[in-house]
Amino acid sequence: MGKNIAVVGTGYVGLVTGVALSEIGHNVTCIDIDEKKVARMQQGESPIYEPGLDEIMKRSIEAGRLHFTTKHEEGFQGKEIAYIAVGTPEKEDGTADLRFIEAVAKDIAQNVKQDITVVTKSTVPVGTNDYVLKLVKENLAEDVSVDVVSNPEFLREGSAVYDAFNGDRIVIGASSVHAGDLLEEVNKPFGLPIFRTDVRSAEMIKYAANAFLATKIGFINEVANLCDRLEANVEDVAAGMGMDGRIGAQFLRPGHGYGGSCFPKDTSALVKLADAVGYEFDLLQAVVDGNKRQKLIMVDKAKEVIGSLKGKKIALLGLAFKPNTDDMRESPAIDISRELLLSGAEVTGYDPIAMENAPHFMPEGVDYVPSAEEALQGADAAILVTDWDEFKNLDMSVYENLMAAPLLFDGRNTYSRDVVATSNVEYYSVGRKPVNSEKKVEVR
Ligand SMILES: NC(=O)c1ccc[n+]([C@@H]2O[C@H](COP(=O)([O-])OP(=O)(O)OC[C@H]3O[C@@H](n4cnc5c(N)ncnc54)[C@H](O)[C@@H]3O)[C@@H](O)[C@H]2O)c1
Ligand SMILES: O=c1ccn([C@@H]2O[C@H](COP(=O)(O)OP(=O)(O)O[C@H]3O[C@H](CO)[C@@H](O)[C@H](O)[C@H]3O)[C@@H](O)[C@H]2O)c(=O)[nH]1
Repeated sequence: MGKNIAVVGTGYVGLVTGVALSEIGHNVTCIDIDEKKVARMQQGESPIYEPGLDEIMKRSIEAGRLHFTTKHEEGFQGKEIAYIAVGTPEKEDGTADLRFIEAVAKDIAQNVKQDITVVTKSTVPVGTNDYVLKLVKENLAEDVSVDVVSNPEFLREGSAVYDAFNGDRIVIGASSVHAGDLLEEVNKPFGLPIFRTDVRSAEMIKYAANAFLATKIGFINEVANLCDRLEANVEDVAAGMGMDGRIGAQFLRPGHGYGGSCFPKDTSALVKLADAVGYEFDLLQAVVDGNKRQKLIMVDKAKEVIGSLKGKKIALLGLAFKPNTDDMRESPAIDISRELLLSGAEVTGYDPIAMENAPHFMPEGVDYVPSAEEALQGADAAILVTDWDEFKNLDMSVYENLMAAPLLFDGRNTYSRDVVATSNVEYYSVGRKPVNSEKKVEVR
């Protein structure tokens, strides 16, 4: 039997959660304070770019199992479960900002009229669910019972819908056996492995998983930087390492640093969480620092190859933090363009999907154009920031024909060196020998 569920916050996590829960038969009302977003969703239109989302969203709306509102009172009416899926952004000092979580806890307390299980999907520091339970209980308008469940989310942007139905596990850390059983029943139709634990361990699993993945990327990036200096090929190194089942082949793709709405803020938050209990998480701090450096390796390389960047026209191919998303949060494109502009370069940017979001995140002074070809036209150099398929499919002749000098810095190892070697493009990538560097294209 479908449960009556409210989901508060309709970002990447909340909307995908609400849509997925309604798809497996629950009655879901999604609540968001952003009126424009809610108006779009009521029309069956997703406010975020996520492959496959619009389709199942429309299906659930038509089946009458998915609703959207800006009004908390209406949203919580008759619901036995309230998911919290609001943002937990990074504060200036690196800790997680729990402002939105606190507001939702109070919204729940003041509006529920029946017993409620509060489920935290947002990524929150260890101890936050205890705090949420206290906040809700202190602010209750009616005499109802409250439970909390930590149910962290592991979806990746760009494949969020796929991940919701095919994730590796569902983690449930509940404050009571009853609440844990309820969440297990809610999630059963997904048919995914369920891992039950206590609330604090569930909260820690999320941070530890993200910190471990970030560390794996950080590690291969350091190895790539070494390969670069020792003339080894990091791709072969990663492949050879990954064949060891204890290491695993995934998350060993080197590049100019990880970005996105999660790894940067969650690694900082875990370092700060450790600080708060008197523990120095030096390993993770090194990953955080290394990633900041890594974001600029292609600019450093460009300076090494070109010399001064003053007055040079540099094309950025891709602006989103990774392909298949319009999310610009912590994208390497931001640091790269800031550094290029500071060095006196003219920066032209293009992204297949993130053009609307980009100017809200990028530094002032970047020129935006509607195609890769226009970005490359007359450029002295190009930096491939995001490995979108559109760029993977670009023929080398496009660089040769359009650019003032076919000089390419590929921060994502998008092209095979063998393919580039059949062209005149001078090519630098991450942890692999350059191609055509001996030809030295003439930069004006
Ligand atoms: N984005 C991801 O890939 C991802 C994956 C796993 C976990 N997470 C975690 O999930 C949480 C949400 O991330 P996101 O990327 O979906 O966030 P987001 O910023 O995209 O969306 C948050 C939404 O909450 C809404 N909101 C804020 N306060 C509200 C309130 N009081 N009532 C109703 N709505 C409110 C905002 O308007 C916004 O639409 C974060 O803690 C994040 O770390 C994110
Ligand atoms: O081998 C790799 C894999 C990823 N990345 C980069 O790492 C970042 C994050 O990539 P990815 O993990 O695919 O994207 P997210 O959508 O940020 O997802 C991560 O963060 C989410 C939010 O917490 C978690 O739910 C997911 O499990 C976790 O993968 C991106 O900049 C990628 O370019 C690499 O540089 N090399």
